[in-house]
Amino acid sequence: MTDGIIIKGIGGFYYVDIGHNIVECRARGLFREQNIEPLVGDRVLIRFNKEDNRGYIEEIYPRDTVLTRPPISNVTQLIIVMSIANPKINLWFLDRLIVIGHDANLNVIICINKSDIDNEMADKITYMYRNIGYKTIKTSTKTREGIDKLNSLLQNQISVFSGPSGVGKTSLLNAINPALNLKTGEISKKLSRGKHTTRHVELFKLQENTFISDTPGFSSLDINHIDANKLNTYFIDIYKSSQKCKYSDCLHINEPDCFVINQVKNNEIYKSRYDNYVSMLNEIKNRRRF
Ligand SMILES: Nc1nc2c(ncn2[C@@H]2O[C@H](COP(=O)(O)OP(=O)(O)OP(=O)(O)O)[C@@H](O)[C@H]2O)c(=O)[nH]1
Ligand SMILES: [Zn+2]
Repeated sequence: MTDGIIIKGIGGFYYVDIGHNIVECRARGLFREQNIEPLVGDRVLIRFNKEDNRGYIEEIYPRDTVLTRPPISNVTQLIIVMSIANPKINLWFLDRLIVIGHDANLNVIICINKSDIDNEMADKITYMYRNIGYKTIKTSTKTREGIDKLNSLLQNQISVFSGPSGVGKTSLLNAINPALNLKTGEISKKLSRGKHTTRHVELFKLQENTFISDTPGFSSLDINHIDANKLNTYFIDIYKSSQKCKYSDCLHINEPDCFVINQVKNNEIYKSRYDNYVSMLNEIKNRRRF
């Protein structure tokens, strides 16, 4: 019996990384009876035959996190990638992914890519999000600025990259590990669910205990399941100030003595952050009416 981690699953076969090699496994019938489907990312106990490197999954250890799109468990970290230009930075998209990352219980890291195009602008955004409280790095796959730093932030984590199309997610993965040799434009294609394409996700091992998903996460940008009081806590800058609002259930719209609104007026909270908060809150409230 050996412990391992499922890095790929295709047609009822699960490929389990046990450190020095990868074992092709089937799940024990027991799982099917219990309606449990092994997921990529699962830590498992396997029994296998050394001769042919095949075996069975005997046990699935408790999952820390579960993502549904792509279906993958035990992800620890979300790397949100935005580019400074082509496509130009989209703070609405960024703030939304931050919220989704917090809601999925992931450590959030922000990567501002294509710094080679406009370094000053990249500095500005990096400063802004560091100031809010996020680990933010400036990268370029052309000059390799920040690539080693990004690589070091991936150590001992299972990371998923996310961000708009064309910001350089694939290029960054390749810059970190050229052996991956992913074709640019390839990872987004994996998410398009054509009739004939079987969508599957795979974990790439960078080092022992260090994996990255080959498929970007959260392409739907869905916040439907988040409630209004939670949203408040996912904007860490707003949440910090909300401790000083008069009402503990203040949503910072038009309540009296709202410290958050005060901080926005004093430029202590970025206007774009507040605006994106309000727009997401309205979306959530409107949903409630139906
Ligand atoms: N100037 C510049 N261009 C970059 C950089 N990183 C990537 N690119 C270019 O941006 C384009 C898109 O890069 P991809 O890596 O395919 O972007 P992606 O985020 O994976 O895109 P999707 O697969 O559509 O989600 C390519 O033409 C890259 O060469 C960078 O740091 N600087
Ligand atoms: Zn308030």
